[in-house]
Amino acid sequence: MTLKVVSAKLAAEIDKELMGPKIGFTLEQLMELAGFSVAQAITRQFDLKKTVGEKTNVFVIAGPGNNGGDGLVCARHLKLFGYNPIVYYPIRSNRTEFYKQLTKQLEFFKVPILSGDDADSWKEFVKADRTLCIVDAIFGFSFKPPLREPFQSIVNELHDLQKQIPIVSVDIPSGWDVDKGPVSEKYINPNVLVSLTVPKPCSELLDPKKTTHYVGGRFIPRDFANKYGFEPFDYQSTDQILKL
Ligand SMILES: NC(=O)C1=CN([C@@H]2O[C@H](COP(=O)(O)OP(=O)(O)OC[C@H]3O[C@@H](n4cnc5c(N)ncnc54)[C@H](O)[C@@H]3O)[C@@H](O)[C@H]2O)[C@H](O)CC1
Ligand SMILES: [K+]
Repeated sequence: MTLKVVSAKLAAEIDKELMGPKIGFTLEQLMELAGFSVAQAITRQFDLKKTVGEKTNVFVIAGPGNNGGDGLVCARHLKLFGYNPIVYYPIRSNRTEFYKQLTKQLEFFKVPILSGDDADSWKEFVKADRTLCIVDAIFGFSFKPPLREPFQSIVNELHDLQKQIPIVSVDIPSGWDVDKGPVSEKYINPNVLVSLTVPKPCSELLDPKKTTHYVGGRFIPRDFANKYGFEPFDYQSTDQILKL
């Protein structure tokens, strides 16, 4: 049987094998492609040429793990694509030097980075008239409920904000159980989901009329996908994303 989604456990195994000694990808490589594909999905969904007025701000919320790293990379590419990214990074990863490099690169690109000290003021930045969309790069396939602070408060706030501002979730809607879906009353219901490598089970609960679903992270060959039970996606030309 061909799988359309892979569980949290299988996604972690795929990641481990891609970055293991036999294949030899580095996290830096995969994250660059993942973040780039999210930025490309934003250009497809929110074309700057069609935006009304001065709406060019993209508010990127980055979590403490690799999903957050995808958000940092995405912000850098968005700047190059002509958008005005603003990053909120409440708990910075201290896993490796690489994370410090990603934030240095954002400083080089003059992308503002809000920190944990901005726990109250970040909302004012998001509510600015110029905000085009919010990127939810808080948690990905390693999220284990229940949400802990400060992320519980952030997700609650996003739940209220999503009526006015579209949300783009990276890999999974943050706060959702990867395999089972929403676990609390106030949850994110994104306008756009960019699944990385292959969608996760919770994506099947999204209403296709409400959420545009892309797959991105174009970095595996056919036989590797088949080994894990799914078909590779039919990306066109040099695209890094495919609308599902
Ligand atoms: N192969 C690919 O497709 C690639 C995917 N990438 C992205 O990486 C994430 C998975 O990254 P990982 O670091 O394993 O985990 P997360 O970012 O999901 O989160 C881990 C982080 O979160 C903390 N945490 C977990 N549960 C909670 C909770 N309930 N409350 C608060 N905090 C929590 C945990 O302690 C960690 O600090 C994947 O989804 C993709 O987005 C890579 O870019 C590489 C290629
Ligand atoms: K996410």
